[in-house]
Amino acid sequence: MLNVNDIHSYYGKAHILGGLSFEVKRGEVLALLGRNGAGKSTAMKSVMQLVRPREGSVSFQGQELVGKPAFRVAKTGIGYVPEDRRIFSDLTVLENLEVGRQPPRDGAPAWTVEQLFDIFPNLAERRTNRGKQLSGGEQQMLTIGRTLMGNPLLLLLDEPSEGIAPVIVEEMAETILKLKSEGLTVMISEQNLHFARAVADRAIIIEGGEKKFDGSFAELEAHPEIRDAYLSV
Ligand SMILES: Nc1ncnc2c1ncn2[C@@H]1O[C@H](COP(=O)(O)OP(=O)(O)OP(=O)(O)O)[C@@H](O)[C@H]1O
Repeated sequence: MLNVNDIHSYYGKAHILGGLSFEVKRGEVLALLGRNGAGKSTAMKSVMQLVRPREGSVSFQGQELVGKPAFRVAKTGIGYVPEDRRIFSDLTVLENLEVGRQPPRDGAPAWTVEQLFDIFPNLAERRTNRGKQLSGGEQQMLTIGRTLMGNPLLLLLDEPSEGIAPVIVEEMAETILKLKSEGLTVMISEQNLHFARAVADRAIIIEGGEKKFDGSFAELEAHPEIRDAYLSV
């Protein structure tokens, strides 16, 4: 579905991704793992063209994304939830969701607000509360809900378990599994191996902007030296 092929991305002169390649297959949850600063967020931004790879290709359903403006990438059906949760703090939960509304898309689940409230019951209870009245975990759920209102085919979640209470982390894992069961394809970036293992079908590990591992969690467990070398666990 998404093919990232040999991309090189930079911030100014700093060469961050040094020929990164990976694939996201339709219907799977893929975890992009790696330590702080490994390049996970940059890889997601390079898919969205918020950072434009200077070399290489990013193709989504056969369509080349490199060079497109980010809003056009979003229109191809990729929903992106960045690490910093940006909600509209003076708008209500319902209004925040409406901001994300896009027409239904072939092949993607078409979300209604009520269906999202089934998935995020906390938000249902707080539908008329303003964004700033929500907890960090609720804000995180709201950014995901708002992105789903765009009816994406592929959802990119940058560190969904970061900075939220342990009980909410569990809810987040259940949410991602529900989204998968609705037919969504998901890529998450994570430092939390436990969380990634609970939700993802496959893992990619990056370090220094290069891929060091691509395989199942069973394979990863069979090679603790890989985990020890590239993950902080
Ligand atoms: N806007 C920027 N300008 C310059 N360097 C940056 C910028 N953003 C990130 N970097 C650098 O790029 C490298 C990769 O960062 P990136 O955020 O992609 O890592 P990450 O794996 O997502 O880690 P984190 O968990 O910290 O987000 C790091 O060395 C970081 O310092």
